[in-house]
Amino acid sequence: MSVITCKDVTKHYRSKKALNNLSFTIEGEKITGIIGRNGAGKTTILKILAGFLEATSGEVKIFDEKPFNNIMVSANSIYIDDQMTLPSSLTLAEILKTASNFYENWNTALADGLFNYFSLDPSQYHCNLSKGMKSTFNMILGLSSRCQLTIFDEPTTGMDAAVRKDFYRALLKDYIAYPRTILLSSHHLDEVEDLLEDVLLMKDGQLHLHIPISELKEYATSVKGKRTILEKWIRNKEVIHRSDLGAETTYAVVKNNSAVLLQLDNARHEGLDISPVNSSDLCVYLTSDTKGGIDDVFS
Ligand SMILES: Nc1ncnc2c1ncn2[C@@H]1O[C@H](COP(=O)(O)OP(=O)(O)OP(=O)(O)O)[C@@H](O)[C@H]1O
Repeated sequence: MSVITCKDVTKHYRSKKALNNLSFTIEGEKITGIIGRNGAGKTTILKILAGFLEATSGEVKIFDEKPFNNIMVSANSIYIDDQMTLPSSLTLAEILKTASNFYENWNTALADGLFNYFSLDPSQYHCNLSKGMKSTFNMILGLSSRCQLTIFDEPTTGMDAAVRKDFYRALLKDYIAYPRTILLSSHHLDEVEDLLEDVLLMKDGQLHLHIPISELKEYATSVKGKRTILEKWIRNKEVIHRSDLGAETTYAVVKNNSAVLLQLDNARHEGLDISPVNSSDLCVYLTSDTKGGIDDVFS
């Protein structure tokens, strides 16, 4: 059984179409990165999966159930973002206690261990925490609930670099100890890519790619060199990105296929530099509306 099934999901906010016939399935226990530019529709689809929003049309199933207003889905999933509002009359210790009563797989040892490690004050109120501390506390809720479907929507907002690193490590360690379906949306693919098994790349409310991270790493090749030679070499190839570097040099990213791979040696002989493209840059190029990025504004 698929954990998540989305078929032709569309979501309108009045006249704004935030999701446009989005279809994908996620099966089994894995960590999937939900990647996309600002406004791509990541939060919208994640809130629909968590049952907080209802799709305008299309079919959404979580554990074979429609998630909207569904207590079974609520009890088995958790959605963590930086705008969570938690009861203002409860202390952090009381919130953890309440959560432990609601989530069947709640792990108190993990919650207490993380709480102490991050030096949070049990008598503090959530609304009085700093931005980074709020995200840290929310992350503790998300991990300790050990929900079958765990959704982290930009969970590291406000966290400093050391806390972000600790969070990613804690996420990976706890996932290995207790595998579940985790969705992680992030603008920092370079920071999270080692955690991910799959990447779901969104653009303009649609699915652009849904592939294993290992395939994303092999998806394209970058070529740099003398413009006249490079232009000839990239002809008839699928160019994902192209930018001029100085008067005579050009940088281009081309989609890999067997013909491209066969011609790499020939490109090197012609003096072109060939290198892999990092996943984060590639996602930016793939979801850009222009081939040259910000340079196109100035050209
Ligand atoms: N409540 C709302 N009312 C109107 N439009 C909305 C609402 N929420 C989101 N949108 C619009 O829907 C589109 C998708 O928004 P969404 O928040 O899902 O994107 P996102 O990928 O999470 O963006 P970001 O990376 O900036 O957080 C955007 O154009 C946004 O302006």
